[in-house]
Amino acid sequence: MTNEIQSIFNRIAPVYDQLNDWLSLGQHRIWKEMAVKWSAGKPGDTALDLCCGSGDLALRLARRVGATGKVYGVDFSPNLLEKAKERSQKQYPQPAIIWVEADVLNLPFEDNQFDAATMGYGLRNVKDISRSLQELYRVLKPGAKAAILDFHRPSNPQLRAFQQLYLDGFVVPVANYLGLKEEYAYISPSLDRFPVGREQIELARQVGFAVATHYPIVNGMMGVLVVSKF
Ligand SMILES: C/C(=C\Cc1cc(O)c2ccccc2c1O)CCC[C@H](C)CCC[C@H](C)CCCC(C)C
Ligand SMILES: C[S@@+](CC[C@H](N)C(=O)[O-])C[C@H]1O[C@@H](n2cnc3c(N)ncnc32)[C@H](O)[C@@H]1O
Repeated sequence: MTNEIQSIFNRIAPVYDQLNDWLSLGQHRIWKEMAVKWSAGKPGDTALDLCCGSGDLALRLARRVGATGKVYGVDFSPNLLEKAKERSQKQYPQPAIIWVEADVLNLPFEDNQFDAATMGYGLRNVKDISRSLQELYRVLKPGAKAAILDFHRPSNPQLRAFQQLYLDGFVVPVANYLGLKEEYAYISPSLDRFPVGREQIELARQVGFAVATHYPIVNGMMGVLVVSKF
């Protein structure tokens, strides 16, 4: 059965990549590259990209692990996965990425399989953040790292106001022009419900991660949670 979050991402799939470029002024590419770097994937690794969407982070992970590595991209939106497959047919990454349609709350993998993992703008959207971190912990090998990139609320009130203005006054109106107002208006309330950096660290520790650090980026408007399993 399709849930509400799945429907949102299925609906935005046709314009998702283009809007990310426009609305972040191309900056999301840099933020994603940072997350991939912090996952510490290296040549020959088996890497995992959770909530892979149209495949941006998975394609970057593939470049990092190289032809001797392996990359799996997991998402539950068939429309975004279709975009990911189209892109990988055009870019022909080595290794070829294995695209898996599944719920990240119930990963179809054995324990201790992955050397590195990423998750871009996924954690805020899952129904159960702890369960999602638990599943990530389960499938990582001991010693492996994961980097989780998402929006974050800056603690500075002026920056927070700027972020809100940017979302309400630029992102939503542009999306509205394309008939996707409600889909993009969802970002702000989802961010209000999302745990801030120190709460994310606490949740990661609770599921067993030995090390968890949250790095605010873009003046705290985005953040990367880096976790290690020992
Ligand atoms: C790649 C980005 C967002 C992905 C994304 C995540 C979601 O949860 C969604 C939910 C519903 C619809 C769409 C999405 C979605 O696309 C990040 C870049 C896109 C942002 C919309 C841009 C937001 C920018 C910051 C608030 C301010 C940045 C200032 C900068 C200096 C340009
Ligand atoms: C904002 S998109 C991010 C896509 C990509 N990682 C990126 O950074 O561009 C969020 C993605 O999370 C996926 N998603 C949300 N909850 C999920 C879940 N429980 N299982 C699998 N995918 C999920 C959505 O389908 C969507 O593709």
